[in-house]
This record gives sequence, structure tokens and C-alpha cells, in this order.
Amino acid sequence: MQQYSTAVWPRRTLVLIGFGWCGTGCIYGGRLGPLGLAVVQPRSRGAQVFTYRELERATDGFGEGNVLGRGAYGVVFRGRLGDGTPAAIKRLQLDPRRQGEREFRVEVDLLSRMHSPHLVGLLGYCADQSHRLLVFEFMPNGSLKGHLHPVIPAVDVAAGEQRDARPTLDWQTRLGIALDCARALEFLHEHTSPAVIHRDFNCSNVLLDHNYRARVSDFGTAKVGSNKANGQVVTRVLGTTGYLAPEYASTGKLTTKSDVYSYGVVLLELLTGRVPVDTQRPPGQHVLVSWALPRLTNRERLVQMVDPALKGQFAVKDLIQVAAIAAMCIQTKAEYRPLMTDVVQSLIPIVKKSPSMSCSSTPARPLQHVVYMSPAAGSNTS
Ligand SMILES: Nc1ncnc2c1ncn2[C@@H]1O[C@H](COP(=O)(O)OP(=O)(O)OP(=O)(O)O)[C@@H](O)[C@H]1O
Repeated sequence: MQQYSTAVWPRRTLVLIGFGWCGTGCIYGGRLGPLGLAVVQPRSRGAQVFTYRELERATDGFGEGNVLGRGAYGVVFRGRLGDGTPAAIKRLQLDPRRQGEREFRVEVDLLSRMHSPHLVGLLGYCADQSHRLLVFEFMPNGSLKGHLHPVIPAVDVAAGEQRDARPTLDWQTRLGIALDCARALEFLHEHTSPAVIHRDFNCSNVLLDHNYRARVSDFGTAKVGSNKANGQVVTRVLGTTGYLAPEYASTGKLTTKSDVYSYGVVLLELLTGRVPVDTQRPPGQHVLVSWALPRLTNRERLVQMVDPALKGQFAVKDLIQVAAIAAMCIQTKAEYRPLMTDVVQSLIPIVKKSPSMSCSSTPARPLQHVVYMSPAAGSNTS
């Protein structure tokens, strides 16, 4: 029983009490609401609770035309809430082992407490009978993956189209995205106590707003670390192929440095436009990290490995600096990888050169700098 997070909805006001886990079950305190939430007085703005009917209305009955994307745990729909707010509504598919239920609880619990302009905000949720839905801020430019690695419809491939119709992200936009993501992870690792380890940082979990500013999403598999250095915990290996830090993949030993490795992979994707694992490429080029590593420290080979779409947009001096950051992040030895604060500080002067990017060390929206968390919160058994 511990830690408080707030959840507010128009008619009833909630504060979650003891929203924690004990083995496979949950412990709650106070008078119980839909999720076992205790009904008490408001403390701050938080996530709204929606009924299934409200979200059904918001998405025109979860129509196919409103599908924004599909992930491992469910389908995401575009919607408009009763007050007109645009939203992305994720309807979780609960499997027989109720895997989705655990992700739902972790996501509601963590995002109700953590507020940063670099994380996708949770507007609310629905736990009506067996329905589990999460309501997020709508990010009009979708995922970074959709921009870097667009899926070309089969019909366009047949017609000889090589690329998605959307313009390719330019160098400065990519740098800005790299900085926003670094700040998101810095917030989780260093401004939250104990640290939160995202555990599945990859380019499909980076979403872009109307200005192509990035925010990190998908906290369903996140872990709250211990109070040890880097919040080390030993856990079941979850995550996405190509992004897993070697020590985590082989031993399950998870630290904030596992996220730093995944960040390095995303940085490589931004630089090269390549996916982390591509078995269609010639031998020796299947795994992005192994292909890129020797090139990152060789000026000539480095320039050649950059996404051809970025030709003529960058100064080689800046490229070398970004490559050096990527090389540090993907080091095999976790302890040699930098802290995300170091990454942020290294990127700021490079991004600053662009007049279009805001890169003051104070974010545009006030950052809630320290969020004290119970170690049990988010400590899902997986
Ligand atoms: N807040 C949002 N605003 C706009 N689009 C979103 C939002 N959240 C998700 N999407 C879209 O829905 C897609 C699916 O998201 P989801 O989080 O379910 O899965 P994923 O991250 O792509 O994959 P996985 O769950 O396997 O990690 C995203 O790739 C994105 O295109």
C-alpha cells in the first residue's frame, strides 16, 4: 500500500491509493472505484475516467476508418472527446493470460503521476466491465517509425513507387527529435525517484506533434527500478528485436543503461534511415549496430552511411559529434554508456545552431522535476 497518483473525472473525483501490486494481484485502499481506486478529494489535475459508451461515441463506434495503428496490445483509434478534444484511443486486447491488463495498469499508474512535455500525456482511461482503454493526447504526425520506415502500400510498389508520399524528415528535424527523446529518457531516469526504465524504447514509441516535436509513449512494459545505481532490476526480457542491450537480452539484468542502448539504436536510425534488423540486406549489413559501429569512428565511411535523403543538409562536424554520441550509447559494456543527461547536454549545442528548434535547457512547458514513486509501482512481475 503506497504512493498516490491522481485521477480526476468530471463527475467523480478520484485519487488512486495504494495502486500497487502484490504477486499477481492488486492491493487497494479506501472505497473502491472501477479499478479499485479510492474515491477521495481532488489533489491535482489528472486522468479522466471514461465509460465505454463515451469512447465508442468518440470514435464513431471504433470504426475501421478511425484506426491510427495497431500494436502488440491492441488497436489505436482517432477520436474526439465530448468536449471536442482530439485523442488517440487505444483499445487493449486482453489475452487469456490477461497480459494486456498488466500493461493497462502500469500505464495508468505511471502516466497518472509523471508529467513531462516529452512524454505523451494520458488524458484518461476506461475500465468498464471487461473493456480496457487508454486515452492519449493525439499526436498528429504519428510515429517516428512511420516517417523513417514507411510501409509502402502494395499497390504503389506495383506502380514502381519507392517512397511514402510524406516528405522525408530533414536533418534539423531529426536532431530535434533526438534531443526531445533524450530529454524524455533523462526525465524518466534522473528526474524520477526511483528511476523509471522504459524497457521498450524504439521508434514506434516516439510520436510526433504538429511541429514534429517528439514525445515518448508506451509505458505498458516500463519498470520502476530499485534505488541502486541505475535502478538495476532483474526481469523477464521484453522489448523489441534490434533495440535490446546485450546484457539485458542475455541475463535479464535491466538498468537505465538498457534504455540508453535502445536510444543509441534510434539515433542510428535517424542518421542512416535504416531499420535495426533487415535480413533483406547483403550479409554483414543485417544488424544496424554491428554494421554502423566501425563506420561511426571513420570520417569517410561515416559520411557514406548517412541516409541519402539528408545529403547536403548537415555540417560534417555536427555529424561527427552526433555519431560519437551514438557510438557511446551502443557500447557493449553498460557502464561505459553515458547518462541521458550527458546525451542531452551534448546534443544541445548541435541543435542550437538551428533557428527553428527550441533548445533552451528549460522546456517549453513546466517540467515536474521530481516525482517520488513507490518502488512497487509498475513492478509488474514480467
Ligand atoms: N497518441 C497517439 N497519437 C497519434 N497516433 C498514435 C498515438 N498512439 C499511437 N498512435 C499510432 O498507433 C500506432 C500503434 O500504437 P501502439 O502503441 O499500439 O503500438 P506500437 O508502439 O506501434 O507497437 P507495440 O505496441 O508493438 O510497441 C502507432 O504506431 C501510431 O501510429
